[in-house]
Amino acid sequence: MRGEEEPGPGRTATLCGCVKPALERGNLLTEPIGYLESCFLAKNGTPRQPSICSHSRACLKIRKSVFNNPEHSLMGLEHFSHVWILFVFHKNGHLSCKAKVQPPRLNGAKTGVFSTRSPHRPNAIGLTLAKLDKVEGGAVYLSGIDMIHGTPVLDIKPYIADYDSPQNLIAPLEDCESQNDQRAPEPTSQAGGETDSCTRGQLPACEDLRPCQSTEEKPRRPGCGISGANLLEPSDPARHTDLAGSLGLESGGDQSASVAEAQSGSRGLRKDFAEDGAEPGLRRAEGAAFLQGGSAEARTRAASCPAGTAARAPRSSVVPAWVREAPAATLHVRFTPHAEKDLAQLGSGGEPGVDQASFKYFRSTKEARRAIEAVLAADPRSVYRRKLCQDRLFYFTVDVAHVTCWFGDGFAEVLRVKPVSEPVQVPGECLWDQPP
Ligand SMILES: C[S@@+](CC[C@H](N)C(=O)[O-])C[C@H]1O[C@@H](n2cnc3c(N)ncnc32)[C@H](O)[C@@H]1O
Repeated sequence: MRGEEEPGPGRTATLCGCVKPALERGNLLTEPIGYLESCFLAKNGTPRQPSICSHSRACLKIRKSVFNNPEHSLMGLEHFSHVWILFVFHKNGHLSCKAKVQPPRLNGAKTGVFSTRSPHRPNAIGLTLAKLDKVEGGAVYLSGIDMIHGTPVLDIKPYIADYDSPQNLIAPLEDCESQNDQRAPEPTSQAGGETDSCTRGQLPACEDLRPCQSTEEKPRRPGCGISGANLLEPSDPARHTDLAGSLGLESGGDQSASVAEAQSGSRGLRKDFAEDGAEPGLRRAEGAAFLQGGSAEARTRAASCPAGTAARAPRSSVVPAWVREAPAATLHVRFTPHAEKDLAQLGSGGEPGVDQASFKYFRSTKEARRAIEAVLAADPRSVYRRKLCQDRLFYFTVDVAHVTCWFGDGFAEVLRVKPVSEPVQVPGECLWDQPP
């Protein structure tokens, strides 16, 4: 990723004389598979995590320079409901060398960069779990995103709860034994409220092979394949925001290089995909032991844990309490009559009675309104701005809407919604990108 290479045995010189960084050394010359077309044009107002705004949409076209036939690379992906997107925080300006950052939830306090989801990290790599709306030719259509327009995407991987969610892993043998010893263990999360609502005292993990109540399979939604219970419904952003809040997810654009995001990775999504050829229990047991940093011996023991001994053990992920402490309460969002009129006009493209005409990503004015509400309800302001520029105007752009608003005690009020080409200019605005 970095320009300069250190001399060393791991490099190979090509015919043209240039030096290839070696994979063995962990050096990688990345080639974006595509550049994201996103409904968010700038960092300001872009949600801090993808779960904040389910109506946020993006499209990624795989570049022909990467694959001659981009559609071949996406074959089979349509069977998944969610995907991991690996991307570059290309608007960071520079690579960060700060070992400690200040997540908004810590209100100015510092913590190690690797304990956060800060965009400001040594390799500027982002990781977002997005909903896969559709695959069309060589393009994927996503929703529930937190990346800005033009973001270079490095990779797409399917989200597979069996591998990606601790709730679906099998406990190694040691855990089985200790869980059997402790019929009523303490909650594992400091903050409590984990999605795993299984009463472990009643269902010792190693004695009961049934899945925990909280992750019980629900009928699949047609063409979706994901259990309905844990889906964040696009049609209900309020519930979405509630869920996001209860899971410790937060929203908002990151304005300051020193202000970072932190968040637990677990969203409690449940999936029941078949494993690719391997015996499911064995595969999960291996994964569990590995995740625990287990030894080869532990892995073998876990893998050979007989039926009834190594069962699907509902395991909560653990996050520090601060991750779930909201930096500010969820805000009430309201529109002035003027803003209501603006939005209706924008949706109609100026033609009375017409909806959706002007939006590129939103399907209706209602969706646009919900997206604006979701962004603002989670308070997208930086800590600095929240503390020191309380009564100043705040702007952000979503789809073709340039939104002007202000924040009061417990609320955000949308003042204007203008087409992006006509941003509202207000003199004396607070430069919240610059620290005091
Ligand atoms: C806190 S990061 C989290 C991203 C990802 N979910 C993760 O955990 O790695 C999300 C914020 O990064 C910023 N951002 C999004 N795309 C970016 C880009 N291409 N370059 C720089 N910053 C970006 C936005 O301000 C957004 O609110």
